[in-house]
Amino acid sequence: MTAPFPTPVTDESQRLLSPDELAAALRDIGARRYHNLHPFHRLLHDGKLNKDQVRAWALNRYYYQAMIPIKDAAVLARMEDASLRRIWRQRIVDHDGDAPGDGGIERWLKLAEGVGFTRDYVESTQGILSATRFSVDAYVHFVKERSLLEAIASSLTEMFSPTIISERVAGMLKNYDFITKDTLAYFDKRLTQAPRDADFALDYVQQHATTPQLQRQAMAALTFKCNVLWTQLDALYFAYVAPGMIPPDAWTPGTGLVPEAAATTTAQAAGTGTLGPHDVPRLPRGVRLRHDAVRDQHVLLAPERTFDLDANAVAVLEYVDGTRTVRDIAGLLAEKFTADRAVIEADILVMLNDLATKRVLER
Ligand SMILES: O=C(O)c1cc(C(=O)O)c2c(n1)C(=O)C(=O)c1cc(C(=O)O)[nH]c1-2
Repeated sequence: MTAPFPTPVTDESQRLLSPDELAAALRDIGARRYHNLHPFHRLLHDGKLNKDQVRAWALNRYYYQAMIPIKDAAVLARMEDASLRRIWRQRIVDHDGDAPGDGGIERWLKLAEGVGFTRDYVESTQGILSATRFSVDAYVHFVKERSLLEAIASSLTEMFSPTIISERVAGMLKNYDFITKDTLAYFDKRLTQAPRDADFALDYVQQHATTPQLQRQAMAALTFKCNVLWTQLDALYFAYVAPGMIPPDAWTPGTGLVPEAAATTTAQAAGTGTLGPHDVPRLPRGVRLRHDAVRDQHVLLAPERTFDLDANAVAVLEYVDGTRTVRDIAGLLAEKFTADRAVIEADILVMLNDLATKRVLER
């Protein structure tokens, strides 16, 4: 099989790197490709997603969590050395627990329940995006088919996860009123498990990637894994942020939820659910666009609250008249600024949904 990513054949890539240089090269891959850089994660952590978009993330990510121990069992099955297996098996215990009700998968189910899903719906995996399934399954296949060195190297994304986890937990707690510390308890343990696992894997890769070719294989494996994570977020963004094209059998807001959560979603659907390109946004009763002459600043004036608006938001809101769809507005802005309508549409959907989350816009 050919390498998934062509590696440039230059003199530099033929050279055997020292263990420290190899570690630096691996870190550099993460610095350029790790999923903390993905726009979906930026929106998630900055509080820019609405509840349904956060739900879509929790639901899809469950599939990743559920498959990790299967992936690790596949890696374990390839290890001929009992001392290696003894260490690796801890990963399976971390996710599966030692008893029912324990372990990482269970904690992820708590997270999904915390945002309103029924456990059965999440465990059924029926609403998961096909692209999520394809990416995660590709990871499992990769560790079965490639060398043990590549399988272990592909787990090295965990070197970068503690930073994103801290950022995510702090951001989500601060920005979403429906997220509690308990809901995010999954991540507490990962903060110690991930560095422990990553240290072991890095040490293994440094010791076993003993030729330039093996070192390149390890780097390609990590690149592949970054792409496994990245494509999952691409799929979420496309389906649930912009253009908001949910594939036929994937989860749609309002389904798979416990009755109380479904009831609030239905109530919100009339007002502030996820806005898509064909929705007609409008300002709710009592919310007005005003120019504050003293500060020379446009604001949205809502009962007991005001929101400062930047020039882009003002340009969009001037077209929000309760008759135009998001797509109409994007078309007008595209003409006005001679820009690509699809790009504008994607941007304004994020902005409008942010305002909807703050309840100063509805459809
Ligand atoms: O929250 C995250 O951003 C994140 C990233 C990663 C990762 O980088 O692969 C893992 C996890 N979480 C995680 O929770 C987890 O159990 C895990 C296992 C693995 C792996 O490749 O074996 N990665 C990750």
